[in-house]
Amino acid sequence: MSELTPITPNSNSTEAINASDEVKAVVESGSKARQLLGMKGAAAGETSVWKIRLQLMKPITWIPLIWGVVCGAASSGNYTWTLENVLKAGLCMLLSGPLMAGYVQITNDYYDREIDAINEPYRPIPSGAIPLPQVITQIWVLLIAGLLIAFALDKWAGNPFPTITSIAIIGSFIGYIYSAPPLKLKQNGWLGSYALGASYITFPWCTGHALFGNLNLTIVILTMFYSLAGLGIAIVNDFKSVEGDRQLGLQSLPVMFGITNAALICVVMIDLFQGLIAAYLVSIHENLYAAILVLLIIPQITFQDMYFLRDPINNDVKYQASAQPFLVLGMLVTGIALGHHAGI
Ligand SMILES: C/C(=C\COP(=O)(O)OP(=O)(O)O)CCC[C@H](C)CCC[C@H](C)CCCC(C)C
Repeated sequence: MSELTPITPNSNSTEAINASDEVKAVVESGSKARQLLGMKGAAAGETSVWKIRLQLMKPITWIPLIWGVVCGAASSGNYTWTLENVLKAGLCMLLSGPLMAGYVQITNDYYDREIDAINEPYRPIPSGAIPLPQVITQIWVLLIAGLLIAFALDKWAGNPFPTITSIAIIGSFIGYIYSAPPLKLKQNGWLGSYALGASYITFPWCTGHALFGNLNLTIVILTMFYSLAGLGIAIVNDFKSVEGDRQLGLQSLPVMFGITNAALICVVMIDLFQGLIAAYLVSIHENLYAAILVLLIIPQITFQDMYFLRDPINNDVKYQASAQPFLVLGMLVTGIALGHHAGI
């Protein structure tokens, strides 16, 4: 075709239609994936009950809990790459992710069904895609399976006290009161965010530690302290729903302090408490690990400045996706450093 050959409108519009079909297909497959992972912006209208059940368990939220188990295994100082240890760790990840996180997520959707009917009516429960009795059955199945596996892990680890079972009982109780009335911790900004941050760091970390070593008070306190950085992360999620929360009277931190102040509180919590953990590592002479942790905080501060502080409402997801990997790597670095002092 010469340069002067006119391009017919027909070929142009056919290309345009094909392109728009392709874009549509990509968007649809993206929102299908979001649906299965239990993310916001998911496609509606799933008919397979098993996919709906999976969607209710929000697989995307399992990742931090599974990672927490890895950090705990590292901090025990006893993890070695044997087949038995891999199987133990795998079972523990099944416990913390699909079973326990799945249980708290579906319980949350069950108790939020009226709010969701207003804000996200396409979700499985408010849309009627799954009947309530089936939801309740799934909650019980996940909870009971979780507690049984926790007990089995205690036996497998030879724990004289059922530490893992106790963590599973406390975790499932906190997960319940986070969503269920009358306490509904999520209604209070500080309590709800700390429960979320602590649950996602302390519980799985202590579980992984108790599976391979002796869980001691130092690890419990340190992970609870680390969870204050997790509290900051939990606040990041509250910006997108600030208008709805304000109208419904939910006291999230952005509602209580305003967008700008809450964003500042959030980043200070994230950076300060990781920094204090680095200081603790220096105090136990883990200087190299402390330095790595500090190096991992720097990109987080950069992303806070580039994205989050400039527009916390629209950049929350972009910030989480860019900064979170550095925070979670820092947790593993800390776990490995603590593992050198397994007897503390
Ligand atoms: C339900 C949770 C978050 C969702 O909150 P929200 O309603 O604000 O979000 P949506 O807009 O998506 O509806 C998580 C709550 C976590 C909870 C406080 C406790 C978790 C406990 C652990 C799963 C326990 C793990 C124990 C184990 C490792 C033995």
